[in-house]
This record gives sequence, structure tokens and C-alpha cells, in this order.
Amino acid sequence: MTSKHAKDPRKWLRTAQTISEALPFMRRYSGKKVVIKYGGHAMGDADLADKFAHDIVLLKQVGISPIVVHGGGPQIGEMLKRLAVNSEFVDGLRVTDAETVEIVEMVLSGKINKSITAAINKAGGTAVGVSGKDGSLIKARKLQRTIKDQDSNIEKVLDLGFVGEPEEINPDFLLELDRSGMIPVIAPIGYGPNGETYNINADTAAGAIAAAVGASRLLLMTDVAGVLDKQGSLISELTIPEAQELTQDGTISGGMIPKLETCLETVRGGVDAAVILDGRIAHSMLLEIFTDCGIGTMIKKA
Ligand SMILES: Nc1ncnc2c1ncn2[C@@H]1O[C@H](COP(=O)(O)OP(=O)(O)O)[C@@H](O)[C@H]1O
Ligand SMILES: CC(=O)N[C@@H](CCC(=O)OP(=O)(O)O)C(=O)O
Repeated sequence: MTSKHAKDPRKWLRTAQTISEALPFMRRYSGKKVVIKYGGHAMGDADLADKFAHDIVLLKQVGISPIVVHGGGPQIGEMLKRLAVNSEFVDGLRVTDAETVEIVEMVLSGKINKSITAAINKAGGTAVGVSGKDGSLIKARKLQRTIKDQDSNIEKVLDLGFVGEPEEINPDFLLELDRSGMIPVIAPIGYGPNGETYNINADTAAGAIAAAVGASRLLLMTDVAGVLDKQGSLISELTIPEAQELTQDGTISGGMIPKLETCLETVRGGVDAAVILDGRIAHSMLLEIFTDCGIGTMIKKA
């Protein structure tokens, strides 16, 4: 009988070496929580989505506790377009009126949440899809956004409608799921004190959850290599002051604003490091966790 190993032993030796090199990293993260934000842009490709689901199951299998928080901005945009509802963004946040928040909740907690959950289950894990309303997971308050008028330099408050920010996270609910061997998959929808529904930017939700559960890492998977400088080159590592400077000097814009803000707050909140990662690269999550060659932008305290 001829086995595949016998045909190309060098290939299998390389595979064995890779697995062996991952051992110290597996030890380092064993028993630790890693929050992975899966962005709407990163989930577009079916093959990559399948690999993402397998990678999440692998993390769980080697004793790491993955918690998935997903976005779905482009998918919400498509649905709003189909329903002929206008939508605009301010600093990367969708202005959300009463009609829009219903559609946002439907898209995020419905199709997207369930398809990620189903993909992880198909890959051999036990995923449970929830929104921030389940298990009182994300209590939210209305987000107050102020901007400075360029001419007068006067600050004014913008009304973004039902855009919320996390006020309180219930980590016990997630820890209970984890203890039962389940992988939480979370839609970034929050509940207000009077039963209102809040649309929360998925990066912001992931950051708040990472801080609340005491995660070792926050991974934000998106559709760019990481944070790019003014020349378009990847910045591999940023400290808090450096990241603040990039926000202030306009190097980052749009969806990168809430991402970097989240990284800053999460690291200040005690998470060792936050990483903005290219979700277009297959297994980018594994490369980040199990090797020395970080491929995105890592934000650390100092
Ligand atoms: N300096 C920058 N470096 C990288 N991306 C940037 C920068 N400034 C703005 N961006 C934009 O931020 C986007 C990522 O945010 P977003 O579209 O919200 O992604 P996601 O759906 O993954 O959350 C990038 O596709 C890019 O267009
Ligand atoms: C307030 C706000 O902007 N909420 C986002 C929620 C989804 C999200 O963040 O999705 P991505 O991560 O794919 O961008 C929105 O409505 O698009």
C-alpha cells in the first residue's frame, strides 16, 4: 500500500515542523480568551468563511476560548438599498433612525449570525449565536458624538439616532457558555434601559467584550493589511500615543476610526494587545496566534 506520506515526505516533514513550532504558542494561550471580530468585508468570500470557521474550531480544540463578535456593514447596506432606505455614515458610524435599527437588527441577528454559527458547527464546533440582548449581554446607552466645527472651532453634538455604546457587559453569560464547551457568536446589538434597541459598531462591541472577559487578545479582522501610513505602507506596531497621533492627523478615516479607537480603549482596559488583521488572507488568525510573524498592525500599551 502506498501512502501520501511516502510520495512526498518533505512536505509532511514541513507540516510536522510547523505543528511542533506552534506548541509554545498553544501553551501560552491555553485557557486564555481571545475575542475575534469578524468584519462584514472579511466574510464576503465563501472559501475564506469556511476556513475562518475551521480556525475557530481549532482554537477551541487546543484549549483556547474563542469569542466571535461579527459585523455586517456591507450586508446591512445591501438590505437598506433593496428596501430603498437611505443611509449615511459619520466617522465610520451609520446614522440609525427607528426604521434603520429594525433592519440592522434583522440582518445582524438573523442571517449573518446564523450563517456564522452554522459554519462553525459544520466545522465540528458547538457555536451558539446570540445578540447583545440575549443573557443581558450588552446593555447600551445612546452614543454622544461631538465634532468640532472647522471654521468656528466650536464643538457640537451630533445626533446619530439609535447608535449605542456598551454601558455594561454581562461576562458571566459568556463564561458559562465557554465552560459548557460552546463558542459564542455575537451580533453587536444592545438593549437600552427602556427596551430600546441600539446599533453598536461591531469593533466597539468586540472591544468592550474583550475587556469585560479579560481576554488576552483582541483580533479585528478586516479587508486591509492593517493600519496604513500616509504612503500606504503597513504599520506593524503602534503604541497608544502613536495611534492617537494617526487619528488626530487624519491618516485614518472612515471605518478605521472606530477600529483604532476600540484598540486604544481595549488596551487601556487591560487586554495585552489588539491586532488589526487582514481577513482576506487565509488562516491569518492562526498566523497571528501560533507564529512569531504577526501580519497585521498590533496596538500595545507602550
Ligand atoms: N490609514 C488607514 N489604513 C487602513 N485602512 C484605512 C485607513 N483609513 C481608512 N481606512 C479604511 O478603513 C476600512 C476598514 O474599515 P471597515 O470598512 O469598517 O471594515 P470592516 O467592515 O472590516 O469593519 C478600510 O477598508 C479602509 O478603506
Ligand atoms: C453604528 C454602526 O455603524 N453599526 C454598524 C454595525 C455593523 C458593523 O459594524 O459591521 P462591520 O464591522 O462589517 O463594519 C453598521 O450599522 O454598519
